[in-house]
Amino acid sequence: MTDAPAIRIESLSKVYAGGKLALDNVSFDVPRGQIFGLLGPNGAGKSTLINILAGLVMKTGGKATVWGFDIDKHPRNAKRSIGVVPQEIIFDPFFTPRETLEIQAGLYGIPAAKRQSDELLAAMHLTDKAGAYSRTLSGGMKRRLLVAKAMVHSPPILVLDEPTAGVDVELRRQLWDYVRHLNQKGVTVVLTTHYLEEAEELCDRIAIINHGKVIANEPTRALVAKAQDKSVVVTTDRDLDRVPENRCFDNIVLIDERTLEISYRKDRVNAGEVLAALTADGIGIVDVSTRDPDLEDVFLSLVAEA
Ligand SMILES: Nc1ncnc2c1ncn2[C@@H]1O[C@H](COP(=O)(O)OP(=O)(O)OP(=O)(O)O)[C@@H](O)[C@H]1O
Repeated sequence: MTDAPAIRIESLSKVYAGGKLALDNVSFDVPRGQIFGLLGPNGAGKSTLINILAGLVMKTGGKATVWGFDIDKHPRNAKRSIGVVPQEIIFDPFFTPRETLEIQAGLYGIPAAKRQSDELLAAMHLTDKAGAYSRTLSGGMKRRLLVAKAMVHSPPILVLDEPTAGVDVELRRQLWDYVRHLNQKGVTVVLTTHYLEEAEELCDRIAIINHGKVIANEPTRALVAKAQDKSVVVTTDRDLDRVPENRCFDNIVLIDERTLEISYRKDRVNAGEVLAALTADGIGIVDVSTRDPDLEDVFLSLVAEA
C-alpha cells in the first residue's frame, strides 16, 4: 500500500441520471508528493471526478483508490486521506471561522488537544477574522477558510477545485504560496483550474480532460515542449507598405507600419531563418523579441484536435 500512487483512477465512468456521460473510461495516477493539475474546458468532467473521489458523487463504472484505499471497499479511510476544497463556497453563515474549523475537527473525531484551528487560520491569514461571522468575510477570505477547513484532519492529499476563481491577484499568490508550502511538507496536491498560467507555474504534472476523456497526461515541461508555434516580433527600419511573404512564415501580422509579428513552427525553422528571409526581402531589422509557446497554446491545440 505504501507504494501506491496518491490517487489511482481506473476506467472510471459516470453517467448522470439524465443520461449525461460526464466521465468516459478515465484512467490515470496522481503520483505521491506532486502538485497535479487537472485541466479542462467548462463541463469537461473535472468536478465530477473530484466529487467521486470525495465520496459526494457515485461513479457508474470503474475503480478508484485514494492513498491506497479503494473508495468502495474502504470509503472511510479513503475520505480521511483526502481534503477537498469545493468550487462553491458553502458555510453556515452564523459560525465564526474558528467555530467552523472546530466543528469540522469534531466531525473527524479529532480531540480538542490535537486540533490546529488557530495555526490553520494563521496560515490562511485569517487570524484577525477568527471570531467574526463567516458571512462577513470577503469572497477571498471565505475561500481561504475553505482551504483551512479541508486541512483540518491533516490529510495527505489536498484537492482544490478551482481554488482561485474570483480571487484577486495578491490573494491568489498567497494561496499558491500556501499550496507550495503544504506540498513541500509532503502533501500531494491536486488542483483543477481554468487558469493555464496557474497550472504551468504550480503543477509538476498535468492531465487534460475534455468531454469526459483524458486527452493528455504528462509532466508540465513535456507538455509545454509540445507547443510548436513560436513567434517573433520585429521592428523594421522603415514603414512597410506591404506584408512580406515567405514559405517559412506560418502567419504574419502587421501590428503597425514598422512592427510585424511572425509565427513559425519551431520544428521546421528557427528564428534566424525567419529573420534572414526578411533581410533577403530587403527589410532592415532594428529590434526583435520572441515569444515562447506556453501551456495555453498546447491546451488549445489539444482541445481543438480532440
Ligand atoms: N448532477 C448532475 N446531473 C446531470 N448532469 C450533470 C450533473 N453535474 C454535472 N453534470 C454534467 O456533467 C458534465 C461534467 O460536469 P462537471 O461539473 O464535472 O464539469 P467541470 O469540468 O467541472 O466543469 P467546470 O469547469 O465548468 O466546473 C457537464 O456536462 C455537466 O452539465
